[in-house]
Amino acid sequence: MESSLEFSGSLGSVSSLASRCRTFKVLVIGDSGVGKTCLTHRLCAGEFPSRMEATIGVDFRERLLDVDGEKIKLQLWDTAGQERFRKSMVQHYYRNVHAVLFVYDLSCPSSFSGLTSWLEECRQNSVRQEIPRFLVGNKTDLRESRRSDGLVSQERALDFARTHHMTFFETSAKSSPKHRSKGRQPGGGGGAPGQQSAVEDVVAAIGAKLKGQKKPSVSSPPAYSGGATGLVTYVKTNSSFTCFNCDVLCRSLCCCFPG
Ligand SMILES: Nc1nc2c(ncn2[C@@H]2O[C@H](COP(=O)(O)OP(=O)(O)OP(=O)(O)O)[C@@H](O)[C@H]2O)c(=O)[nH]1
Repeated sequence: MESSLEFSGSLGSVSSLASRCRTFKVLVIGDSGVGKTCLTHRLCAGEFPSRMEATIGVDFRERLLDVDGEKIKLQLWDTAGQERFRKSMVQHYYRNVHAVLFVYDLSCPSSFSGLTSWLEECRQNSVRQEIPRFLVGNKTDLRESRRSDGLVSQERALDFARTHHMTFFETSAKSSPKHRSKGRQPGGGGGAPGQQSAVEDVVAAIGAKLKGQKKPSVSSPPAYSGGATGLVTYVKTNSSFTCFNCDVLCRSLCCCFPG
């Protein structure tokens, strides 16, 4: 599959493509420190970031993909794992979501146990069963240097993925795998045990799954509808604003942006 890389900052080219390609909102959730920011950065910018800070609220990255000749845009919502940085905005993260990426750190079993509370948050925010779910065990590069009893086994994770109808991957945001697997579909299939995936395989699987979906709602921002009372909500993140009137990445280009 041919694909193109797009930095989240290059809005000029993204906005010119917005009218031509379908946009899918992909929510990335998981405990703090599992590598959500590194993973989304690698997925969108093609590299492991050199410096990391905890995400405050939500940050956005975009990736343009060519799936069987159709251009689609993945809008990755990298949410804060720390409760104190999520607060009351959580319900907005889940609005109009097209796919959910659950991330855990395979060298940190508590982050795997924590997946049940992320599932519960999805349930509370009415994420429907038909919304595609992906399970990503990150930091496979640490597998060789750690004792196996301190790691989340692939079997255990695969079992969880099957139970919750998720496509399962093990990958590393930091380094590329020696032996690649294309992920495991819910109910089995996929690569041989012990193999891991490249982050490219994860993004390709998300794109392929979403392409088959009906037209999403966020191909371009709708006109302002907040009214004089100013119902538009903005969230300041590390680098951007999100307008919950449009429910799309908009920053200062947004038709709703004040001033
Ligand atoms: N070895 C290794 N370290 C990683 C990998 N991915 C992320 N890290 C490290 O894990 C730490 C946390 O990464 P983040 O991407 O900030 O984690 P996060 O899930 O976004 O954390 P919050 O923003 O607090 O929710 C950083 O020190 C990263 O360098 C990986 O694949 N391998």
